[in-house]
Amino acid sequence: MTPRAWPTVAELLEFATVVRLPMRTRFRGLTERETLVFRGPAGWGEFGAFVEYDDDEAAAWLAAGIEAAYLGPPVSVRDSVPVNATVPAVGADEVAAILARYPGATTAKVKVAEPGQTLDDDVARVAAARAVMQRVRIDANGKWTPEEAIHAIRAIGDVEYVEQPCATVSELAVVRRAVDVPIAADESIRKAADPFLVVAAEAADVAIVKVAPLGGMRATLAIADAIGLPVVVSSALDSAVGMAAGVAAAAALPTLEYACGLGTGALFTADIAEPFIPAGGDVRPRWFTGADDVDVRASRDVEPSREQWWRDRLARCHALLTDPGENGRGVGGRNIFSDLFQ
Ligand SMILES: O=C(O)CCC(=O)C1=CC=C[C@@H](O)[C@@H]1C(=O)O
Ligand SMILES: [Mg+2]
Repeated sequence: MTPRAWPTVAELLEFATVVRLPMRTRFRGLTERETLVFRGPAGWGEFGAFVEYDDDEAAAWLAAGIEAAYLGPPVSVRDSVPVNATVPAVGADEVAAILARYPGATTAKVKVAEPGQTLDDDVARVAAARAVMQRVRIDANGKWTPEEAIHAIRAIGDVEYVEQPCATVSELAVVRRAVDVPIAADESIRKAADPFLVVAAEAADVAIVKVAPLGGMRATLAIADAIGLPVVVSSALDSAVGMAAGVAAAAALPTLEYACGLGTGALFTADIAEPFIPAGGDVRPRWFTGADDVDVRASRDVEPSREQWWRDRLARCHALLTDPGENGRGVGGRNIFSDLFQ
């Protein structure tokens, strides 16, 4: 690929729009997803770092958006990607209706360890998912102590894997040694300065990889190649634009053993582009290139102050990516694009 010119902040801002997508069910504490999209020569890209992330962390998300809009997707090796249904921390009686939004999916990922809820709530929610799905995996988002995790995993019973039972890599390793079910690392890869620590500590059997926090599709593929664990590509609650990059990365992986967490389009009541809704349990790679492929009318109104907040954040993250500083702080230091940009 001939190197492209690295975009200026003015170029990015010229085509940037902030959108706010309404969610069906509260997820990750959110009832709306605010994010920014822009268009470049290779199509649409998304910059949607969660609002509480600082600039050092958010810069990787901008790198992912720039890659999408200026380089486009990597070469795919498959034309469909199996996805899991994503079950927020709802009551057990709501689970079947949520699963029905993932036609053909045979795996459910069920959120557990929600603050304010009990282990009985988790057991009941997982049982409701098991009644419908062939396989259930659970995600605790690091909320358990090792003791709580070991107790809860035994109470919940057979699952495909447990995603991020505890917060730290060493705690994951403790839990992994104590239980029979596989352990998957999400935050320990997504928020880690060194995503390979989980391997060195023998803390996980599966790696959850997310394109935006890892700095793009190519960075995700490089980590997947180097980490030596089976990977599950998952969304970062992206709009359909960011989801296209997740699906493209999953479609480019040489091997894919597990269903991916790329069905979260079903959590929104409206999206700015044709959503990736599973059919027969799979989503298919698609890329949004045309101006008309994205329709921001699906967004709720965004106040001018929020629009400005995102634009300012984009400019700061762009500066970090462009000039990562003498110690390589931020993602610029990971040299994620090697020679793809001038
Ligand atoms: O993995 C899935 O099924 C969907 C993606 C998903 O669960 C998440 C997306 C974004 C933020 C996270 O809190 C959450 C996760 O922890 O995996
Ligand atoms: Mg997770």
